Amino acid sequence: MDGMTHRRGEPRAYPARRRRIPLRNQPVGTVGGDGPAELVVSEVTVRFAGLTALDAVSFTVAPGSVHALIGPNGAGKSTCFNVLSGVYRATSGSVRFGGAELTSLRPHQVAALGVARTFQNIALSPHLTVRDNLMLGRHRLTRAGFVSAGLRLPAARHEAVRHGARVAEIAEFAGVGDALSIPVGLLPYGVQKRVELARALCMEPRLLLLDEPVAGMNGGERREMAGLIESVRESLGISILLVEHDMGMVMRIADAVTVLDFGRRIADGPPEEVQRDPEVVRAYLGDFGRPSDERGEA
Ligand SMILES: Nc1ncnc2c1ncn2[C@@H]1O[C@H](COP(=O)(O)OP(=O)(O)OP(=O)(O)O)[C@@H](O)[C@H]1O
Repeated sequence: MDGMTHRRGEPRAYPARRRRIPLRNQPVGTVGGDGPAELVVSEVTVRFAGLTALDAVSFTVAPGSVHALIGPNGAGKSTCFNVLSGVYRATSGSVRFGGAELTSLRPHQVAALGVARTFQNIALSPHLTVRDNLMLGRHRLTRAGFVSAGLRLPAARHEAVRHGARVAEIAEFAGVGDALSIPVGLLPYGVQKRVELARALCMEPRLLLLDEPVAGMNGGERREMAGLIESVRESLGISILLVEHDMGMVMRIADAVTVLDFGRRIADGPPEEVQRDPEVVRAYLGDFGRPSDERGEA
């Protein structure tokens, strides 16, 4: 939990100024081929010793859509994310993304195919500036070798300038353009979370995996983040799979929702259908009808 300070309810030290600038997709290098691709999860099972954390789970994330993976505590959401990002091996089943099978790949290989992930707890370097954290996100797209970069050869310098310009563009898009020179640890929690999303965008991904992007945020910060996620889909056409407990946000921004309970998929479809599904209502004991603060979601 590097540099994570939850300052719920405190006034902002940093203004939430966001310009919805249109971002051109992938102008300086790219990873994992062209444009968004379908993510197809088929019959994925994960067993830990005697426990079945995922039981033949299937769902498809359509290209350019926001897809939510929800379910009560212990339902298997994090396990699923860990399989998709190469951290866990599935016991059986398949995950295909743009023609590639992900289940046998390691995390850096999955990332190289254009799958970027953010974490529940902020995983930024708090002492580095926003700019430096974002430049680290572009590492995979950097062509200049270690030696030419170290010797500051013209090609390496030119490349660094181009990446710096793209970083500034993405920071502006994410509403953190004014904070480029500020060490991340000094920024309010909600802004740090947007820096984290910006860093994932710096990889020029085709699919973003967002793990509880608004957890621990106040109402204003949640709205900011929801707006940013919608902008990512609209401006960049990047597919987004998110795990989230804030049902209000999920129902507002998701195009499709997959619901897990005890490792099984119990519903899958458009949000308005899923929230009426009797098995989903039973799993959540009617949580959909209650305001988020009663569910302990700030
Ligand atoms: N590495 C592991 N070893 C053993 N059991 C695990 C491991 N990871 C997860 N589990 C178990 O698998 C089940 C699913 O856990 P998981 O963390 O995927 O659920 P979740 O839906 O993400 O829950 P939460 O919303 O609380 O984060 C739980 O019973 C959990 O204890």
